[in-house]
Order: sequence, then C-alpha cells, then structure tokens
Amino acid sequence: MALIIGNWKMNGLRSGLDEAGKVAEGKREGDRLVICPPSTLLMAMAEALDGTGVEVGAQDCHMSASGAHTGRVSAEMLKDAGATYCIIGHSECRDECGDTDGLLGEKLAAVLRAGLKPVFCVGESLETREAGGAIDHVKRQLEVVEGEAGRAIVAYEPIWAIGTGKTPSADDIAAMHEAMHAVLGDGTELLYGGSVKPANAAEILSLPHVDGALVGGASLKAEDFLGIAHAS
Ligand SMILES: O=C[C@H](O)COP(=O)(O)O
Repeated sequence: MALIIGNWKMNGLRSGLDEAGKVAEGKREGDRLVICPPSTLLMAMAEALDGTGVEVGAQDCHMSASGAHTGRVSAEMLKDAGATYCIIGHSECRDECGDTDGLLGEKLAAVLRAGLKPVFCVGESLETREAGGAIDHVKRQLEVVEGEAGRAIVAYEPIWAIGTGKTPSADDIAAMHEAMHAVLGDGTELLYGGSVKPANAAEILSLPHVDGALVGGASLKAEDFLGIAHAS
C-alpha cells in the first residue's frame, strides 16, 4: 500500500484537529497515512489520533538533542511529543533556513538517533530541469542519504511543481524514480511530491518505483487527502 504523507507546512490552528479526525474516520484498512502538522499542533494531534493508525510527523528538526538554540526543536522533543516521522531537507527549509548538505547530514543522524523515520526531500529547480541537469542534481543531493538508504524514506519534489499545480510528465517522474532507485536500492521507499491531488494521484502512484506521495496543499482537507490515499 502506498505511503501518503501530508505536510501541512505553516498551516493549522487547533480547530484544524477536526480535519485530522476526519482523516482518521475515513482511513481504510491498510491505508498508510501520516500527517505532519506545525510543531504547535504535534502533541495534540498525536493524542487525538492515538489508536487510529494515522501517524504524526514533524516538518524539520535541529541536529542537537538539547541546548542553547532559541526557537528550535530537537528530534528527541518531536519524538517525545508523539511524532514517528520527520521531514528533512524540504526545499522550503533548504531555501529559508539555509539547510546545506552538511547540515542535512547532521539532521539525518539526529532523526535516526531519536528513533524517528526520516523523510529526506530532494528536487531540482525549473532552471536545472530545463538545462537537462535534473537527474544529476538529485543524485548529488542523494549523497547525503546514501549511507542510510535502508533507514530513510526519500521524497522527490521538483521545486517548480510545489504549490504550482504543475507536475512533471509521468515519463519524467518515472525516469527520476528509476534513477533514485538505482542509487538507493530496494530498501528505500520513494515518494513523489509536488501538486499531487486526487485527480492525478492514481497515475502518479501507479508509476514504477513511486511508493507513495508527499502532499502539501491537498493534505489540508481530509476529503482531498483521503481521495489521494484511495486512488492508490
Ligand atoms: O511537502 C509537500 C510538497 O512541498 C508539495 O506541496 P504541494 O502538494 O502543495 O505542491
């Protein structure tokens, strides 16, 4: 069954917990669903979803377990709050938080140290795609995670497809996932992310080496999120 992870990004107040409850109500036997809310909602959501089979994840973490890092949250704290997954290397974090490959290697180690499942994001810009360098770019990004391939989930998210309504062609997604699988092997689940919605989910999730989806905007409404899950 496909793994469908919803990334709420910086969206959601306590009232949003109702939507997570609706996801749990609509979950079918065997569905593998994860919601990554903002950290303010993590503990409450983990408690609300306890026993439903819908898991909760975080969107980023600090590499240290604790210390003088004002405003930051460690992987251990996220685990303690009820998270079982943690996204790292999302293009928005690479861009806004200055996540470098070196820093991401430390975050990956922190997530594994805390006993969380890392969801490591990679993806190219439109400029790189148009220059024909997408696969080489992603392969270079994968160097951070290659050593832990069996313990990580990797999400391919072309930056130009995030929140734009645009997606690569099915052939381009398949080619990228084939290239990632060749690097990482059978033990790593590979997700696609970038404008996934109920209408395109069946085609994307049927592609070879696409084991699931990382969903942004369409994860905010339970109906859409479940529509994606049930398209697989
Ligand atoms: O983490 C999720 C991705 O950035 C995809 O976002 P999107 O589904 O809104 O395009």
